Amino acid sequence: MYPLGLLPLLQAWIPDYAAVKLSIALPGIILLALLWSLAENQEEDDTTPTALPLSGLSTIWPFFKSRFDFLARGFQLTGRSIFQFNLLQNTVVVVSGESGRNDFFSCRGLDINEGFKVLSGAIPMLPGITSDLQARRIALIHKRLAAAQNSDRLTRLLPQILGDAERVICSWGYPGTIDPFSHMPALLFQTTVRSLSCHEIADDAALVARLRKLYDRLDSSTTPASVLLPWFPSPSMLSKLYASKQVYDIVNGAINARVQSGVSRDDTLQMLVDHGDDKLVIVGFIMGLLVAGARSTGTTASWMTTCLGGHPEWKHKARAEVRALLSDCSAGNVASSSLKEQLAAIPLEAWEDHTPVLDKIIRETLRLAQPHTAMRRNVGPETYINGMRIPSGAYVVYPFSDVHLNSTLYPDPWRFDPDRSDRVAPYEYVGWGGGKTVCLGQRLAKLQLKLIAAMLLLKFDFILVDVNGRTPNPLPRPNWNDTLTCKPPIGSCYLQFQSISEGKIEKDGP
Ligand code: HEM
Repeated sequence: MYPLGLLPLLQAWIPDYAAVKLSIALPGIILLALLWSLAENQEEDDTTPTALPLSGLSTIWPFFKSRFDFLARGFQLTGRSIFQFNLLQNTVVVVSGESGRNDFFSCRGLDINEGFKVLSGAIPMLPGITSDLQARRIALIHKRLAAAQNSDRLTRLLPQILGDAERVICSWGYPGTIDPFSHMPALLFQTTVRSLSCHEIADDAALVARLRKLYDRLDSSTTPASVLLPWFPSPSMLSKLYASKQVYDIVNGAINARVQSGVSRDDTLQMLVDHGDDKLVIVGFIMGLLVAGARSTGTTASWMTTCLGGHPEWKHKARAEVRALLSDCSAGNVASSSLKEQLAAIPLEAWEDHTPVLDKIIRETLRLAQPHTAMRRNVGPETYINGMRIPSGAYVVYPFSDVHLNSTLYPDPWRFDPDRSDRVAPYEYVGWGGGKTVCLGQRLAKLQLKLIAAMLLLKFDFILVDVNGRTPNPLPRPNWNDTLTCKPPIGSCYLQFQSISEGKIEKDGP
C-alpha cells in the first residue's frame, strides 16, 4: 500500500516519530488538495455567477462588519447584478435587480431558516434546545404566533402595552433629552416581553433589564468566528453560549413556575401552556421571537421618532390623526380619564384600519432604515435566478438596499417622505418581506409602534437636536453597515422633550 512504501522513504530523511505522523497525514492532505483544485477548476459557463475577485478569507470580516459597503463593492468589482463569493466552505450568491429579486422571492427551494442558521447566527442557540428546532416545531411556533396576534388577544394586550409605555416614558423624566437609539429599544423590549412572554417577567423591571443585557451580549458575541465556526470554542462562542443559557434559565424558570403554580393568567405563556405544547416549542417561541420581535421593532421605533423629531410637518400630521381618533372614539368621559385610558378606549380596528398617516410613516421608516439582507439556502435541487445557476446547498442573499435605496424607484432615496406612492410592483417594497417569507409578527409590531407613537405625540412635544441642542444639519442618516440597528454615530442626535399636559392637549399644534 502507498503509505507503507512512503514510511521507509520518509524515515530516510526525517526522525522516525515525525515520519510516522507525516506518512499518516500526507494522503489526507493530498486528497484535500485534489478536492480543492477540483472545486477551483470546476467548469464555468455563462450561467455561473461571476466570482468576486477577492480571496476567501478577505470576504469574511466585511461580510459581517460592513455588509452594505462590501456588497456594493462586489457589484462594482464584478460589474454584474448577480455575483458569488466564498465564505469559508460556503458559496454565497448575491442577487440584485428586478428579475433577480422576482426570482429570489418566488423561488420555492430557498429556505430562510437554513440561510439564517449559517449566515446570521443572531438567534440564541442552545444545543438540544433552540439549535435543534426542526421544521415541524418551527411551523408550530409560527402557528402559535398567529394565535398570539388574533384580534381578541391584541384587544386585551392593547391596554397592557399602553400601561408599559406610560410607565417607561414617565421614568425618563421631562422636560428632558433622550437618546432615541437607546431609550426606544428599551421601551420596545419591555412591550415585546409583555406581548410574547409572561407577566412574571414583564412586571419585573430589573429582570427585563437583565434579559435585555443578555440579548445585547448575544448580539455583540455574534462574530464571524461564532457564526461560521459555531463548534470552535472561541471567546465569542463561549460568551454567546453563556448568554443563551442565562436567557434559557430565565424563560425556563418562568414556565416551570407557571405550570407548578396551577394559576392561570392572561398572557402568551398561558396560551402556549394551555395548548399543551412541549417545552421545546414554548422555550423556542419565547427565546426566538423575543429577539426577532424586539430588535426590529426597537430599531424601527428609534428611527420613527427620530424622523418625526426631524420632520415637524409629519409630527403634526400624526398628532392630528391620533387626536381625531381620540375624539371619534372617546366615550365622553375624556376629562376624568388618563391619557392611557383614553387611548385604550380606541378599538383595535380603529388603530389598524383608520390611521393612514401612521401607516405611511411606518412604511417609509422601514424603507429608509431597515438594513436587512435576506438570507436563504437552496434546499431544493439546482435552480436559476435571473438565468444564473444556484447549485443545491448554495446560499443566496438579497440586500434590501437594492430596492429600498433605488433612486429609480424612490427618487432622492435618503429623504424621509411618507407621501411616496405605495402603488409599487411586486417586491418593489419589501419592508415586511416578500413572497413566501413575510413577517409573521407584523400585526403586533405595527400595533406597538402606533400605540407608542400615539402616547409620545399626545404626551409631549419633541424635537431632534444635536449634542449642542441645535437641529442637526444634515439630519442623521441610517448607517446600513450596522445591520442590526443602523444607528447614526453615537452622540449625533437626541430627542428633546417637553410635556403637553394631559387633558389640556392643544387643538392646533405644535
Ligand atoms: C418593525 C418590526 C418588524 C419588522 C420591520 C420585521 C420585518 C421582517 C421581515 C422583512 C421579514 C422577512 C425576512 C426575510 O425575508 O429575510 C420578517 C420575518 C419574520 N418576522 Fe418580522 N419584523 C418585525 C417584527 C416582528 C415581530 C414583532 C415578530 C414576532 C412577534 C416577527 C416575527 C417574524 C418571523 C417569525 C419571521 C420569519 C417568517 C418566516 O420564516 O416565514 N417580526 N420580519
